[in-house]
This record gives sequence, structure tokens and C-alpha cells, in this order.
Amino acid sequence: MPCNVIAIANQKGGVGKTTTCTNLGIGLATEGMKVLLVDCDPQGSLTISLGHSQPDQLPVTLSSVLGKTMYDTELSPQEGILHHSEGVDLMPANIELSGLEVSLVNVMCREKILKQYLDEIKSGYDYILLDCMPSLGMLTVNTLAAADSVLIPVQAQYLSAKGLEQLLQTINKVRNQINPKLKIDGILLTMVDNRTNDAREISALLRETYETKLKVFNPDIPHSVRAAETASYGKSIFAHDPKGKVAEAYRNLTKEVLKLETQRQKSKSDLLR
Ligand SMILES: Nc1ncnc2c1ncn2[C@@H]1O[C@H](COP(=O)(O)OP(=O)(O)OP(=O)(O)O)[C@@H](O)[C@H]1O
Ligand SMILES: [Mg+2]
Repeated sequence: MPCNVIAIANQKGGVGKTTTCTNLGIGLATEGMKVLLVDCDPQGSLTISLGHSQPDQLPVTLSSVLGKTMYDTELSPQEGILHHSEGVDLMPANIELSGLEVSLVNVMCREKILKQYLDEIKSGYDYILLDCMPSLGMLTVNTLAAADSVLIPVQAQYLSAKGLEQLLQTINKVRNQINPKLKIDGILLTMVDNRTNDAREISALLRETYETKLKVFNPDIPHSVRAAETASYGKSIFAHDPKGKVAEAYRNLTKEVLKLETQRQKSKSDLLR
């Protein structure tokens, strides 16, 4: 199977990107996939939520390997990659990544530095998930340029729809100018509190609005304090609350994502027939 690179993106903050990256990544690893999670956010939330509470003290992070890629310095393939006990690899990040984003501005092929780096290491993986930062700046453009597809977590709120339009426009621009094969896997509604009428209405409305043009994953990810706790334990929801509804939802999302790949392989082989 070729490596699938999925960017988990939404420029709106706090919508569940990092939580989805952790749990989908560990879900895929549990299904036997070789998975690398890449922290593409200078906040280092993914790094912290996988148990490295002080990312600033890590000797090698995404900014160091991208820096080497930018200046054509020799890089050993596994440099800086950490391993998590639940079966995924992690390329960590810390605040130094924001300095690197600034220096990207003056570099040739600045939108493709992350892609160049991933091309060096992707043969060892079935899935690489990119945890994006909440902005549409140069680092996020790099993730979209490097990705095969984008998965968009959206918190079920009235205000979400407008930001989503902006993100879709950016994806289109990247498609037209840098990465014509970039696909959208779909929208994932997160933190849905089905106990309130409001949330149920909003989630139905978002589904109606977007289902005509995009896949909206089924089921939604429910709201649960157990999910919010996982980051501070450095574990996935499968380890923290395996029987809960959020674990169940992320298990289903994992199956949906695996199904997407099977469908793509099938339509490719149908085309070749
Ligand atoms: N299903 C859920 N139920 C309750 N809380 C959740 C759920 N998913 C995530 N959270 C919490 O919501 C907050 C935001 O989630 P997360 O960090 O995954 O979002 P993000 O989009 O990565 O944020 P940022 O834009 O800052 O990177 C976190 O405190 C997280 O623990
Ligand atoms: Mg995050």
C-alpha cells in the first residue's frame, strides 16, 4: 500500500484537530497500520498530549529536520522520531517551529519543504497524519502541499460554517497552484453534545449544508470530559476510556478512513481495467 498523508486541518482553534490526530493515528496503528504523527503546530500540543510535557527540551524536532531539509544538510531518516507505547511514531514540535515558519518566507520552494522531508521518510509508513496549527499560514500551506487528503474537524457551532468556507478556498488554491491531487476526505463534527436540542439542530444543519458537496463522517464525535482528559495522561481515548462513546466514535472513524483507501484503490484498478 502506498503511504497516505492526511492533513488534519482547520484554521479555527480548539475544534479537535490534535485529539483527532492522536486517536485516529492510534486507531490506525491498532488496525495494524504503520503510522507517523507529525506535530505541525509550534504550540506542540500533539507532542505534549503524547506524553512529552516539555517539548522545548527535546533535542530534535520538526523545525530541526525541516531546517536541514531547507539547507540540504544530510539527514538520517529516523532522526528525531519518537515512539509512543500505543504503537505510533511521532515527529515532535515546539515553539522553534514558529521561527522556522518565518524563515521559510525567503526560501526557494517554500511551500514544499515539508513535502520534501516527508518524501524522504514516507516509505516506512502506511499513514502519516499531520496535526495542523490553527492558521492558514505558510506551515499549513506546507501541510496541504504535502498531503494526499485533508480531514476537517469542525466543532458543531453556528459560527463554524464561515471559517470552513475560507479553508475550502485555501484548499482550492493549493490544488490549483501546488498539489492538484489533494482530496478532501471529509468533515468530522466534533464535541457534539447530543443532550441539547441546540447541538442536535446545529449538527443536522451542518450536515445538510455540506453533505451536498463533501462527505460528512458518520457518526459525529460526541462531547465527553473523558476525551478532554486524555491529553494530560499522554494516552489515547482507547487506553483512557476504551468502553466510552468517544472511543467507539474514533474506532468508527478509523474504519471509515480505512474504507476510503480501499475505495480509492478499487476505483484505480477499475480505471486500469
Ligand atoms: N470529544 C471531546 N469532548 C470534550 N472535549 C474535547 C473533545 N475533543 C477534544 N476536546 C478538548 O477540546 C480542546 C480542544 O481540542 P484540541 O486540542 O484537539 O483542538 P485543536 O483543534 O487541536 O486546537 P488548536 O487549534 O489549539 O490546535 C482540548 O482541551 C481537548 O481536550
Ligand atoms: Mg491542536
